[in-house]
Amino acid sequence: MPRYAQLVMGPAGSGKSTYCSTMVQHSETLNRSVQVVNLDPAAEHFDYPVMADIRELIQVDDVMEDDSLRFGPNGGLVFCMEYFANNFDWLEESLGHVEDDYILFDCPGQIELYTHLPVMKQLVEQLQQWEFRVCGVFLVDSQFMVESFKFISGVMAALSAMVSLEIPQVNIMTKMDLLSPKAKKEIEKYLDPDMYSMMEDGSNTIRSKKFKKLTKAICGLIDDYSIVRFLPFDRTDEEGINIVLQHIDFSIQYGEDLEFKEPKEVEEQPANLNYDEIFQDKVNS
Ligand SMILES: Nc1nc2c(ncn2[C@@H]2O[C@H](COP(=O)(O)OP(=O)(O)OP(=O)(O)O)[C@@H](O)[C@H]2O)c(=O)[nH]1
Ligand SMILES: [Mg+2]
Repeated sequence: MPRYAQLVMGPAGSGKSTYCSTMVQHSETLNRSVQVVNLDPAAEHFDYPVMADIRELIQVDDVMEDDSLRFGPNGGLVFCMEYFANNFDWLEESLGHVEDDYILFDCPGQIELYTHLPVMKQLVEQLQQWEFRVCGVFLVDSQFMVESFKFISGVMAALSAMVSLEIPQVNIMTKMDLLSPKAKKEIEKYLDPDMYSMMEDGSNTIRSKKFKKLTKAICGLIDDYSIVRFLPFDRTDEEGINIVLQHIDFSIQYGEDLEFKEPKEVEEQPANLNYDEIFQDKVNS
């Protein structure tokens, strides 16, 4: 039986931990069991019950206080994650093995983890060996996405995670509830963006001709291949949360192996049915 995982990633403060606790609560209402693993060795608080916590293995504070290492907060975090990658047996033991597990991994916010460091990729490969189907969930704060040039950097961050991890990825704009009605309207165009026209919008903010050309080329690439799309996430909107969950479930084929429901029997129709006539009858009646 496969197991299922969401790797919840995104820049610092983008709402990863909040997303995890919202998903746990939402899943409870659906009668689904979803567990969370905290993978942030610097985490101070989160309000979901954890099934495993990386801080039991290693903590950033301890690394920073170590006289022989002398790391700052970011170097310390990278050290912790590398240590974690060398000790995956800790994770294996903490996860146990329950059929049909569905686990959210709340990751740290350092962006370098998703751009060039190998640890997330190693984690994905390890999870896949343990029969997990893994979906990347990349969160970006909608507050920072209301201008074209910021949107492009958000897209690039999401894209770099997609390219380095090589797993299905769902990109999400968080904190939609904080947007004013005007900003909400404005952001709609970013949810299904026409990157070319966006480039025209942003022409005032990018002054250098050379960079305009580069940005245009990037926008064209993203648009032509439809590679990055965002779903809105408003933690107060159950319907919206459900749509996000459905996208993720679909990408890892969650539910495919669950019980199969017989389709309702349809009354047999005469073979030479004239649909135009039936339609016309309906319209007339
Ligand atoms: N209103 C609102 N606030 C949110 C939402 N998501 C997150 N926040 C707030 O944003 C702040 C950061 O949220 P976190 O969930 O801790 O973000 P994070 O990505 O886990 O942060 P790091 O782990 O530090 O990278 C907190 O104050 C949250 O309450 C949201 O959907 N709506
Ligand atoms: Mg967090």
